Amino acid sequence: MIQIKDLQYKINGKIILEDIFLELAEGEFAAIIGPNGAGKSTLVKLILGLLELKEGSIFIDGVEHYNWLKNNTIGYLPQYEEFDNAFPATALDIVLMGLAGQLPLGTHFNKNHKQKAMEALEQTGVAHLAKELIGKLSGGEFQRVLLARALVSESKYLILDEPEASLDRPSVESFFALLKELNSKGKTIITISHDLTTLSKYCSFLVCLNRRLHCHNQMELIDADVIHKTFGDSLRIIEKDY
Ligand SMILES: Nc1ncnc2c1ncn2[C@@H]1O[C@H](COP(=O)(O)OP(=O)(O)OP(=O)(O)O)[C@@H](O)[C@H]1O
Repeated sequence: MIQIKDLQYKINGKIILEDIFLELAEGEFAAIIGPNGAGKSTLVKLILGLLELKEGSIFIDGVEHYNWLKNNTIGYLPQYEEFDNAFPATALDIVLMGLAGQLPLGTHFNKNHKQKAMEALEQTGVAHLAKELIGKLSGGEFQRVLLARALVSESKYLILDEPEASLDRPSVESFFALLKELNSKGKTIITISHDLTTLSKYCSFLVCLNRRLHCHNQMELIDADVIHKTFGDSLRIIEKDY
């Protein structure tokens, strides 16, 4: 379980997040939505320990999150991953990077690490591309390689920041179907997304954020009014496709 209590976050005195109280149970497939600049990425970076928490608290499985993160990892797919196409790394190399934190200093990846990386590539359906250079992969294939990198550490939590950003419509559907399958096998997932149609189909829990939380509840309990409050007038159409 992830519990956030009374979290505030400021950058150079500007309030980015305020009064955040949130509880996310194990096994949820949660989505964070909100307009650009709402603080979504900031919130997940605070959970991941990538930004320093100064006000409020975050507990993971009942343990203060910095302490939890000393012994555990959270799989993370960041918003944009800029890779030089000419960089001579294979898909397998990229996935192995997800195990770098487990590698004692001065040692190399062994057979066991490579086996784990191959299993992660199998999970995301791109094991056949393991030896391909990343420059030869399509956007959708590369996104699945990055998902494999987020999965390889076998953490129980997975956080994704707009995973659909570089995918076409069929790829978004198959990517979310894959996430749903991982979720049904026990992975607790938090994804930031702007794709309300897809979220309403796959996610179980919705967090509406615009500096403050406007809602955090089971997907079916959220009504259009709350979503409009979160987005203001910038949102015109909400499609639901249960
Ligand atoms: N390093 C920084 N320095 C100054 N301001 C920042 C910094 N990082 C984020 N911000 C500001 O914090 C606010 C929240 O940013 P954040 O990236 O969390 O929003 P977001 O909801 O993820 O947006 P988007 O949907 O556009 O990705 C924005 O106003 C942004 O400009």
